[in-house]
Amino acid sequence: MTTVQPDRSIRAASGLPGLRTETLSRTYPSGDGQVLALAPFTHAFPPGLTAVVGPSGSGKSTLLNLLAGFDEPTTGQVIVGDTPLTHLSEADRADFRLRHYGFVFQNHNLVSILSAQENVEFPLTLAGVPPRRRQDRARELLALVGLEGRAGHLPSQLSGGEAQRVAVARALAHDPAILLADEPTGNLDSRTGERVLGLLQGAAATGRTVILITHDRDIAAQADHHLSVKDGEVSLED
Ligand SMILES: Nc1ncnc2c1ncn2[C@@H]1O[C@H](COP(=O)(O)OP(=O)(O)OP(=O)(O)O)[C@@H](O)[C@H]1O
Repeated sequence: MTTVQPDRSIRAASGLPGLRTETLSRTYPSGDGQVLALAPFTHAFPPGLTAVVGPSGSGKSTLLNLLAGFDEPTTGQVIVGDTPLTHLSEADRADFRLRHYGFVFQNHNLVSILSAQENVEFPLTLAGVPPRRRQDRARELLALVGLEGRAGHLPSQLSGGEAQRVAVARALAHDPAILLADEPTGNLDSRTGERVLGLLQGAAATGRTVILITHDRDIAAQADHHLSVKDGEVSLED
């Protein structure tokens, strides 16, 4: 397993804030009625890798969007460390997200006109990290994901698996306490998927809270903790 050491020079936090929910729920208007996309859910996510599984339409993305603060809950709240995310203004929430969250999506979402190196540097550029330090950090992370030889390549010059590994490196660049991954292995063959999973496991091994939505039972089985979502109801599998 690859171990990702927190880079204290980038984010000098003592101890990583945890993630929890309190009676978090979401309903959406639908026709004349309402759809309960997420039933009230109270949970303290343990550090480590939590896999979230469930059939299509069960509420996984709704949960992830709420955990990220991309969506407003109908009831309850998301709390990161001591900060209720829901109580922050939109601007403060965006800033909070930049500092504490990393994201990996199914379609890597790399910036097409930036090289692999520049993509990894991007969150650090936004955070105002000086060029030299962000270049060093990006080089270190590209080496970690086994792509030191691809630093100058554009996303279009990378394979799907390589692009996803760059996306993981980018998500880790600012050393986030929370890493949210939505089907990151969905477009990858199983060997490449295992490699990306190994990177997430490495990130989780250093005390981060890593939440992974996956349809792949083999991938989910390798997580430390398991949640299952069915018709908006979240249950613990372990
Ligand atoms: N913006 C919205 N407006 C109305 N209904 C929505 C909205 N977003 C989601 N839903 C409904 O909420 C329920 C949960 O959807 P969600 O996208 O969270 O499922 P999911 O488990 O992520 O599915 P998939 O695996 O297919 O991505 C579904 O019934 C969906 O139709």
